[in-house]
Amino acid sequence: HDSNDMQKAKLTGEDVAQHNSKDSCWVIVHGRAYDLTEFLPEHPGGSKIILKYAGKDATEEFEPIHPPDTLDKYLDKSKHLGEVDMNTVEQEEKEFDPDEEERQKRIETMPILEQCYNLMDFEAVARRVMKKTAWAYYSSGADDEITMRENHNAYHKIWFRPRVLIDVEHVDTTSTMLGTKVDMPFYVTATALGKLGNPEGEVVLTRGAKKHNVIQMIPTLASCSFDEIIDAAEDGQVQWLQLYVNKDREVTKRIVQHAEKRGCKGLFITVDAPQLGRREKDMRSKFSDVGSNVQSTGGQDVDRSQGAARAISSFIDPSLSWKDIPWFLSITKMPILLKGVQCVEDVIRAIECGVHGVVLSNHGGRQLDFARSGIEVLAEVMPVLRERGWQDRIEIYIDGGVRRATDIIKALCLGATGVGIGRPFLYAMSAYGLPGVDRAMQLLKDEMEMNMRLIGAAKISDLNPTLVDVRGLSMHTAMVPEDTLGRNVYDPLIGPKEKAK
Ligand SMILES: Cc1cc2c(cc1C)[n+](S(=O)(=O)[O-])c1c(=O)[nH]c(=O)nc-1n2C[C@H](O)[C@H](O)[C@H](O)COP(=O)(O)O
Repeated sequence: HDSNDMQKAKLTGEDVAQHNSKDSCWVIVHGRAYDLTEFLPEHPGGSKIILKYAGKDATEEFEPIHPPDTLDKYLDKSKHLGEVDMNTVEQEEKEFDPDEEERQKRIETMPILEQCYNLMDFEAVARRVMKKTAWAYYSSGADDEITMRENHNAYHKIWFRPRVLIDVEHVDTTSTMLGTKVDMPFYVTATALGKLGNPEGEVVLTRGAKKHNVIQMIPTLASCSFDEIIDAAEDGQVQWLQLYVNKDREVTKRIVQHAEKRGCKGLFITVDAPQLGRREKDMRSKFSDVGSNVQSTGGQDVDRSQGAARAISSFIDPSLSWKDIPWFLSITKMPILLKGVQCVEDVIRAIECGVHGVVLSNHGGRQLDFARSGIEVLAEVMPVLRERGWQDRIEIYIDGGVRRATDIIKALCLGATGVGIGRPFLYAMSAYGLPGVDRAMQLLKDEMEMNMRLIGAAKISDLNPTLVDVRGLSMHTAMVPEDTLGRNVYDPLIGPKEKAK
């Protein structure tokens, strides 16, 4: 921030508090005041959430959702009003929150890290110790969360055909993804709002990925700024960029070319989210304040019940289509992959238009409910590509519901180059910070080595379709939350007289 600030007398809390309405709306973030009056109708999260903090300090609310450079990047300098003497700012009386009290007790009694023996253990702990809004955002899937459950359930329909008497004294789990040699064939996939779960945000995942030579896919909607996440990586550490395409292609071009300049080694264009899915747990949580304009047009008051997802996604371009792919190929030398492809026809289309790979994914079940799991689509795709001799034309990744090394092995047996893992690392980071992420990755490594040994594979290239039986894969049992449709409409125990009361 420029030095003339220092000369300018600091604003007081009283100065800011006078601007507490939509006619004049000043807000404090990180000890500096900003005039957001004109910005109110443009805020993707809607005007209500800003007005809630008009004249006050909004730092705590601002922090998990916005990268630190947001105001520098998107708010005209004339609206930067300078430093505030925070000693003069009345801190809001925190209303007593019994849930928060309970949560603190659960944190004091949570299991020690060594009691987590698999990736699902982190989910169990995170559910108990995370803030409600953070748990709601990370754990939610779309609609009835059928697809979110199917993502992991699908792996239970694939069984192994292990081979014996193979020399597996030395097991090598290393592999190559987009030209990068990795210790394990999985990457940390892009998941938004890392600071909801951990105050440091995505850089915790960066440090964990470095330790295990695992690739991190940087989300467009990270809480940390893109440059913070790049700077948190050490020399030689490989990162990819996940891109939500902005309606303003100039913004998109700038993001892509900056990422390439900073050394990103892959561009993953998310294609399954022209609009973010309806995640009801997220919508029910506190974020209902935060609603956003994406549901309504032209700055009308936001639809308050849309949760964090809506609040951060109004910039995404729903008109993105195959005709845009040549433009992307023209603005970067990075390999380009499409993330969120869900049928073999689109894989063939992707190959024909020259992209370098796809991620077969349904966004962790957060988009279209009843979309098939990545592993099921993989089982549909690979035989068709093999028939055409195209199985090596592009790299094929899958994600969704990967919780065990056996899930990774099944995907590689069917022909995937690697898999993306999302929630487990978010939960590990939220519950235990970097040690949690480190342990989660180590657990996967240990499982991988053991399971490859038991299936009779000494190295990744030994994994092949004959080692799995996928006959049950396309049978779907939709596990819905307890079916209460008929529960309250007619209750035979209460006769008409009761009703009449
Ligand atoms: C769990 C989670 C996933 C998100 C995610 C946020 C969370 C909390 N977000 S979202 O806010 O828009 O939905 C993104 C995102 O920014 N961009 C994206 O391409 N995928 C996003 N995904 C999907 C993610 O990249 C994987 O497809 C998904 O997480 C894989 O499933 P598992 O979580 O079961 O591993």
